[in-house]
Amino acid sequence: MNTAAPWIIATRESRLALWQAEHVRDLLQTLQSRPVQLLGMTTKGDQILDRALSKVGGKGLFVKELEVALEEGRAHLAVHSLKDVPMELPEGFVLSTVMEREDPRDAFVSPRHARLEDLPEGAVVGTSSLRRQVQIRAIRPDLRIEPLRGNLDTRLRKLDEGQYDAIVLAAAGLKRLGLADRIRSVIEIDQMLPAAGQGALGLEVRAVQTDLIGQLAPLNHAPTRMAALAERAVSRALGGSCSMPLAAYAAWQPDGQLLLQGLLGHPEREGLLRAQASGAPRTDAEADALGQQVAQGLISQGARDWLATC
Ligand SMILES: NCc1[nH]cc(CCC(=O)O)c1CC(=O)O
Repeated sequence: MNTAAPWIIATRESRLALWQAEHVRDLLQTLQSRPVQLLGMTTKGDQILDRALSKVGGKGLFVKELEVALEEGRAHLAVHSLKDVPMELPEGFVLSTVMEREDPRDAFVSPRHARLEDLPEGAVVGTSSLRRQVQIRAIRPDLRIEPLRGNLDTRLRKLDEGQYDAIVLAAAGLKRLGLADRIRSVIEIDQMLPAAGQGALGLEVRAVQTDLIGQLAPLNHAPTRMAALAERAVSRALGGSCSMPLAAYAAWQPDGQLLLQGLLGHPEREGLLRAQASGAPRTDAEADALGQQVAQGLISQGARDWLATC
């Protein structure tokens, strides 16, 4: 019998969060001998559903309670969708692990239409993401975009009830929950650049947990880590937690270069700013530097003025 105290994973309780935490639990159990348990918890981000995240304090709302559980020793690690993790972690916390990325793209979901381009004029599309809104507007300025919050099941239910003609969701979440058949089409990267970290899981621990960090090392996927850290650095360099219509996506090319693209929209004005850079980062610091280059590219086109309104 194994009598060692278990490692405890703090997780939100949405179906997607639980799937992700269980996935990490199962992997961690194969890597070491201590048992692993989940501690489910509700965050502010799960409770406040009537307002856009950008209006109530942004991404931190999904992780704060989990960090408090780590701080108080009620749990040892938190499993997050990396996309939901704020750009700056609080003092004493580290992103120990970035796991291999699922499909990073956004998915078009609709009962009657196959693609964004096929929607009738003036159709209603549900999304509360500023990043998705500005890119949808660039493709189809005629569409009506309406807010849509809640976990994946809630969003799909609202679509099925007829409140929207279509919605846009991350392909990764739908695939993880066995809902890939709801995807009518994936939206290609050049049409809709993903959010920093989309499709990747990030594990957060307190920096003092060196034993645990060592045991998690095999779960780290270096190519995804470099890509995701470069993406996150774009956002951090532009002001981090300020909610903005920003996209950042990095992909390894056949020639061994990591190509990082950044895109910034404006909440009211038309047009999108785009910048890109490539390199071959091997360390967190090098990935960060690549992200800063792209942020500089956006800033040199006036990104600071665009951000002033947010
Ligand atoms: N903002 C919520 C959220 N956070 C992570 C995912 C999907 C899974 C992922 O990107 O890893 C989603 C749902 C969505 O955007 O459709």
